Amino acid sequence: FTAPSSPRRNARTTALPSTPVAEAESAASTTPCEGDRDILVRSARGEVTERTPVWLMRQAGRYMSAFRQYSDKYPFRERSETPGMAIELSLQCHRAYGMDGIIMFSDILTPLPTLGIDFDVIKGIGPVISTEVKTEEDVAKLGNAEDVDFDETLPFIREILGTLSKEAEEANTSLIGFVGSPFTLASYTIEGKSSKHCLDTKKMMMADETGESKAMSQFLDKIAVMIGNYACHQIECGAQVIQFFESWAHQASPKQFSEFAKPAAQKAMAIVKERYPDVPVIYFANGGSSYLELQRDMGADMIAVDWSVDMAEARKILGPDVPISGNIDPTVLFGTKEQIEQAVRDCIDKAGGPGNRHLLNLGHGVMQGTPEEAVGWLVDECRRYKGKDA
Ligand SMILES: Cc1c2[nH]c(c1CCC(=O)O)Cc1[nH]c(c(CCC(=O)O)c1C)Cc1[nH]c(c(CCC(=O)O)c1C)Cc1[nH]c(c(C)c1CCC(=O)O)C2
Repeated sequence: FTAPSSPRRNARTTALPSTPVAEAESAASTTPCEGDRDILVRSARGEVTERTPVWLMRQAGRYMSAFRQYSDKYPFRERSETPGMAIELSLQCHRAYGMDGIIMFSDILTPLPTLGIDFDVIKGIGPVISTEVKTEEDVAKLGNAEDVDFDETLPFIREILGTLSKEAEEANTSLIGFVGSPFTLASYTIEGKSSKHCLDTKKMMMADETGESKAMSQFLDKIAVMIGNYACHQIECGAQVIQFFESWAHQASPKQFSEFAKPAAQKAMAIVKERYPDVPVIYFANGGSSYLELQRDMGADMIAVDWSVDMAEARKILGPDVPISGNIDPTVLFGTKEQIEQAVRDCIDKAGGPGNRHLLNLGHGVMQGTPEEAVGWLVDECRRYKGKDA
């Protein structure tokens, strides 16, 4: 399988309505500013930038008809583990909207098989993990995290990121790598699938606290080492920034976050920062906005916030100098053009104004069913907005 075509430089393709007005408007508004290649990376590092950069979580996804032409036909793992297809799916949204970053089409679960944990993504159900991990014996049976050879176990990653790195350079945009945070990957594995209450995970944390079984902390340790090394591998293959997804932070109480999720994420992020101090790390805890103050000192360069906290409040809690990402409610994209543009301006203003150590994003992923043109309105308004007083 080979990717059909390489992207034109920051060009819009077919995703938007093709009325002459829309075409003229979008062509004008996405003309690339020279020097944009690293604006996202610089903002994640905490530099003040000439405008606020933008990308969207799940920007590669089923809301795009071009994406559905693949997702309707090929199973998830085939799509994400076949370089030609994964590359094409990563690039489609950038060709359509010209975000400031391309994120590789992959999944947080993709590296689990390196430890002997098997998964699949089943249409209509979601991710399903078949390897049981509940006891200390189960953890001990998993692979050794210290010496995973990612080129051997996940050979497609180097090819995907290597090609995307060239494509991103050509398109004058950044290349984003990502990993799941240890607590999220551990709880996904323990539960075996999406879970409302994560009861087994919670029981394991309680058993860990009493000392009855250390399976949870041993499992987190193992995943933290593998994930830290996997993030480094992505950097070696071309990723310029790494986002950590703590997607199940809403399952952890502040105490459980402090005792389990936080130290494990810190351990993984420290592996990255020790080897690649200049590569920024973004930490996103979905549902973690009620304990934002606990995230300030984790060692991440940038904190990404979910949509349930007002950006002005998040700014206040984290402080004016902490690089921040987020946090428009994904459902805003089902609103009118005016509502979407207003949400962009509000979010940027509340984060401290254009380019003020802020990377615009949604507060969670783009939802299925989102109108394709709405994503363009958001991206365009972010690039256009010069601030309240301009
Ligand atoms: C929790 C989580 C997962 N995967 C991911 C997270 C963290 C983000 C979040 O909090 O939502 C991360 C992820 N998953 C995917 C990306 C690609 C890059 C991007 O555009 O952001 C990223 C960054 C593609 C994907 N990964 C998946 C899809 C949808 C299914 C498909 O394409 O077949 C996509 C676009 C599969 C997947 N994988 C996962 C879920 C919940 C699903 C959806 C299941 C379903 O709705 O059927 C686990």
